[in-house]
Amino acid sequence: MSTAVAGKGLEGIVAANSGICYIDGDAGVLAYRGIDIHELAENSTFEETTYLLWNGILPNEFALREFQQQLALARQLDQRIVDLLKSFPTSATPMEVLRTAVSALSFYDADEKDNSHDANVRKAYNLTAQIAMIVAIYDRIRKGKEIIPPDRSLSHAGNFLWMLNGEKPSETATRTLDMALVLHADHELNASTFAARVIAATLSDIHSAITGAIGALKGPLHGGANEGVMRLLLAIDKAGSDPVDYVKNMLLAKQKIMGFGHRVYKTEDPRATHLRRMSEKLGKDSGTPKWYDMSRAIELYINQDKKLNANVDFYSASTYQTLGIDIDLYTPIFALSRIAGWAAHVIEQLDDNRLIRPRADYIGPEYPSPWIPLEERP
Ligand SMILES: CC(=O)SCCNC(=O)CCNC(=O)[C@H](O)C(C)(C)COP(=O)(O)OP(=O)(O)OC[C@H]1O[C@@H](n2cnc3c(N)ncnc32)[C@H](O)[C@@H]1OP(=O)(O)O
Ligand SMILES: O=C([O-])CC(=O)C(=O)O
Repeated sequence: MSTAVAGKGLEGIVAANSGICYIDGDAGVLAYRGIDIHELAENSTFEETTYLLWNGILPNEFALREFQQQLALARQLDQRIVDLLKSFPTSATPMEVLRTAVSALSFYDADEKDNSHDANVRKAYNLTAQIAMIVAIYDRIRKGKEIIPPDRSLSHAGNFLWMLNGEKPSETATRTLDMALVLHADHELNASTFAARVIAATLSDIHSAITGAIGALKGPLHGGANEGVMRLLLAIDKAGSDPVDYVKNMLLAKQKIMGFGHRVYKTEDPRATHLRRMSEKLGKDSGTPKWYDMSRAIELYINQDKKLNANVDFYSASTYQTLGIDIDLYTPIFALSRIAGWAAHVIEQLDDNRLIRPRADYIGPEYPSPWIPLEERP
């Protein structure tokens, strides 16, 4: 082939023009539609951030109210999806369930055959509301608890906690989760978003694109890492080991430490700055600083010894743990935020579409190789 071959994992390859998310990995800068993530984390809600991602500008008061209402009104799940969730084995992980249920949502979407911009915006509202509902409802079903109907007066974060726990969430829990959702909402051409764009570019439907994205997010090198972090903290705790000694041994055994390293950031992931702060504060306020303290000890060691920084997944683990959320819901929570970014990217892709179809540099057996009759093969 005459064209240059991209490095393994497409490192450094620019594969699309996009007006959604800006990252400077050397400076540790992340911005949605030009607005710095630090400002959004401190001042915005998930709803406002989603409006920004989908519309390119911050909403005024009226537009925000209308947007919040529309998202709340979209909190409806066809009974056949609820029945489907009930039919799954309780051993199914919430990410597997989410992947399969989101695929099935397309059966009951009135606009499914319509792949226009406006129809996809409508589907984006529905998917955003439904993903959170699916995660909460499945968790209730697998625990044998009654399903809690949505509360349309609550925010996306507040309603999720309400449907999950069946209790009105505290201000602190709602604000913590809301900020985590703002931080996770988009991240340029990460693996799951790229997967979604590849699927959308074939002119397939948005449900297929989001189903594919969920499958990609589930992997431990991507969104699944937050669950891996908590499992590591629990293993260290159970073994009664010193956290630094434990990870030292893991590194000696050439094992990766979940929640560290990033393809793009060569300095601190700006999202980790907020999650670290949240984890520390929640730990202190709840009288359970253990998970933060262990995380911080590991971080300082890995920073120094491996020159690796914590990514978004590292402190989200101790944050969610302190909020009392089950470990296998951590990656689904990532999804119930990242749907905002996935939808923005699918719609942007379709607004100026071309099939995404790169080439491979062939390294297989020599061409032409002979076809050998069956009876003559060794
Ligand atoms: C939301 C997100 O998706 S954020 C990322 C979540 N994923 C994780 O936290 C999983 C752990 N981290 C990793 O596996 C990687 O850092 C990734 C997948 C995030 C980035 O991968 P890549 O850019 O391909 O980097 P790669 O895996 O090649 O790592 C480069 C070097 O750093 C080392 N390294 C990178 N991350 C880690 C880690 N977490 N622990 C130990 N060593 C690591 C690698 O072993 C490799 O070392 P080598 O050059 O001596 O072989
Ligand atoms: O950008 C990436 O490769 C992974 C990431 O941090 C994200 O998806 O939030």
